Order: sequence, then C-alpha cells, then structure tokens
Amino acid sequence: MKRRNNVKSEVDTNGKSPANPSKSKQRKEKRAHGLASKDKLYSGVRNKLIFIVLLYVAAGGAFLYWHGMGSTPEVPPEVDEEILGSLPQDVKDLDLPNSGVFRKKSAEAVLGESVKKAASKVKSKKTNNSTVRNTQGGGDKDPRYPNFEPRIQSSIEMSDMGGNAWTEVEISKNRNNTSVRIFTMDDFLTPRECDGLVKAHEAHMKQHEPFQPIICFSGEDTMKEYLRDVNLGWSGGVWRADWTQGTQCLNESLSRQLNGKLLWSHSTSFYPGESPFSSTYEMRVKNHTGLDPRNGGKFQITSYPQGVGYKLHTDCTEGNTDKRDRFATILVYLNDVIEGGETQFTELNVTITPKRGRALVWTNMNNEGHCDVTSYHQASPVIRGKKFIIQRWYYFENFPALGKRFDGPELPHRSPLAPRVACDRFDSGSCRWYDEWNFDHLTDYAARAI
Ligand SMILES: O=C(O)CCC(=O)C(=O)O
Ligand SMILES: [Fe+2]
Repeated sequence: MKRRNNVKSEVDTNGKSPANPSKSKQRKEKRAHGLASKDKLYSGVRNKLIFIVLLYVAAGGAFLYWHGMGSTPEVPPEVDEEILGSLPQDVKDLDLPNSGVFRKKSAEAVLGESVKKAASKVKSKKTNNSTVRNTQGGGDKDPRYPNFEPRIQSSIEMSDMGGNAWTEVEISKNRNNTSVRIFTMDDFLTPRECDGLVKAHEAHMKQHEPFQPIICFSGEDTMKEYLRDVNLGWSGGVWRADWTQGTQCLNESLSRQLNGKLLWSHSTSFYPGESPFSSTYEMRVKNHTGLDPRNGGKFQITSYPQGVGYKLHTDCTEGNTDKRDRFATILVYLNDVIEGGETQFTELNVTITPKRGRALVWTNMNNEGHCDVTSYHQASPVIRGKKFIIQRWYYFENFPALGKRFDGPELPHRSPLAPRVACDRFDSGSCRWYDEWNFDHLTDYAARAI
C-alpha cells in the first residue's frame, strides 16, 4: 500500500506524465548560470529527460507489480487432492459435490461450440428478450438440443413426505392481491445431509482460500460509496485504472485491499449431474412439490457469517416480459441459527425462522408467468452464530442451457479460480461471494439467439 502510494505520487491519477519541464527549467538555468553554454545546457536537459523516462519506466514496473499484472497465480495441483482427502468419511459417503470447481465443464463441453459463439454474439448485441415464444409448450423444439424438453412450470403440487406434511404459511398482509404461496416442511433434509452440505460448502470455500476474490459492484456510484465507507476513494489510494469500466469490477490489487474490510455471504454452487446427491435431492423436490428438475437451475449453498444478511429483493425480475424467470424457490436451512437470519417476506408479513432441515418453498411468479412483487423478501442479518442454506430456483419456462455450468465473461486479470464478490446498492449492504462466474442466465439467451 505504502509503496503503491509512492508510485502514485510520481504519476497523476489519469496516468499522464507531469507537464514537460524542459523550457521553464532551461530559462531558470540560464538566469541562474548566465555562463552556461547552449551545448552544455542541451546535454543537461537531455540527461534530465533520460532520467525522467527511466523514472517512469521504474514507476510503471512498480505499478504493474502492485496491481498484480505480472503473473497469473497457478492452481496448485495438490489443492484438489488435499481437500478431497481431508473430507470426513460421512461427507464422502454422501457423494456431495465437494470438488465441483475442479469438475467445471467448459461451455463447449456442455452445450457445444455453437452456443458459446452465440453467447458472445448476444453479449455484444444485447438480445431482444421479447422473442416470440410458444408459452404453452415452453418454446419450440430445437433440433440442436434433442434432449431438451421445453416445458412450463406454472404451478406447484405439494405432497407429504412419509408422515411429514407441508404447512401452508398464513399470509396476513396483501392477502387478497398476492399470488404468492409459502410452504414449510421440517426435516425435509436429514441432519446428516445438512451437515454434509455444510461441510462440502466449507471445503469448497477452503479450496478458494488461496485465490483473491475480484470485487464487483452494481455500478460505479455504488463502488464509490463502498470505498468511501472504508476510507478509500479516488483521492485516497484508488486510481481510476483500478476500476474496470464495463466489467464493474475492481482489479486484483484493489480487491485485495478491500478484502477483510467488507462483509459478505458466500455462495458455492453445484449443478445437476455433478453429484449423486443432486439427483436424490431433485427427485425428492419433484415428488413433494411438483417442481420439475427440467425447470431447475443450479444448486446454491450459501453461508452467512455473523452480522450479514441479504437485501430485500424478488427472485424474479420485476415487470418481466421474459418468462424464462424464476417461478418458485426452494430453500432449505442447513443449521439452527442462534439468533437472527430469518427469511422475511415484507409485503406479506411472513417471517420464517431457520431450523436445520426445514424447507421453505414459495412462488415468485403467478401462473401466467408474471413476477409478483409481493414476493419481496430478505435474509435478515445473522445476529449470533452463522447461517447455512441450500437454494434452487425453478423457472417458469425452461431453456436448453438451464442448470449447466458456463464459462464466465472476460473480466479483469485474475487467477482462473478467483472468486467474485458482487456488491449491490450500498444502502442495502449486501455483498455476496461466488466461487464461480455464474452467468447462467446469459447462456439461456445464447441458446435462443442462434
Ligand atoms: O437466506 C435467506 O433467508 C434468503 C436468501 C435469498 O432470498 C436469496 O439468496 O435469494
Ligand atoms: Fe431470494
């Protein structure tokens, strides 16, 4: 940090050189040493210029070094083995996705090169999302995706699990103008499954420990607010070049400086087929909620440290015209939280308390596929303890790339395993760390755009 500031004092914030000193210095020198010959003077100036250029080259080198541009950290080959080897036997037995990141498939492997190409086309072209679609059938059948079955998920069908029944949560506010339905069931996951998922999540996070997260914001203003809050800013150690326009992310060096200064929740993900557990789980969900695996996205395990919650939001896009949006959410609490961490539906006056194994299912969209804003909810901050959940979102209209891993976008220089932290509006104070560049929504458009 200190050294970076020293370097900074040599170069202005726009990265421009200081004004050329030659002429005024020449005049000054002439006045001071009236005897100096022209030749002598020019060679003095030339030497000074050479010195300044060398100084800049050195400063530039130091800049690159401190901004982590010099080398890409390699993935230590032993990490995977270490983590897998250190997992307790009961976690291994569950066959959980403990090394998902190393099973990461490229977009080509999952979807084929054509989709990848389309993805880049879409990113640059900004697809028109309102493409005409068969809302009954969930889209036309595409010969390129013979295994893809278009379908619409527009309702849920809750059914008991053994002697275990769902409780429909009573809605006391906006009761007559909401389509949202909320259900809970205790012991949806066994203690062993919950503990196993927690351990798998922690192991997954540990795998990423050596890698510096890249910190991203929903916009430049948001970034400035966060920086001000931790006494950093354009004038206090931050350069414009630290912010990568378009990517909304800070470079590695500044991200490193922020590490430990911001609070965040952690999300790790696994995908259908990446562990036998994913199949067991999605069949259980299907059998007891009617939510079809074909409409399911990734499985996301999230942990909240003490003091952290998650902003008020909807899981669907307000005013959506695109029906490829999250129709319903299933969330299972993986532990008992000592205090705080409730899921609160502010428009419905509903609060659910975390309890290990308890499932919470709710709808976000009505049965015509419109996002219902009465589904607004938040994770209230954990007051004491930690909170772990697993979530999966089920989409109203499915699409070929749904629930597949996809390569991340081109972003600032980073190690291949660098996680990403995404921070939203400052006043909502919720940042979330992701172990992947999870842009699964983009793949959806990619698949459609061909
Ligand atoms: O943690 C919770 O209670 C809710 C989390 C949530 O709504 C989300 O991640 O979308
Ligand atoms: Fe949510």
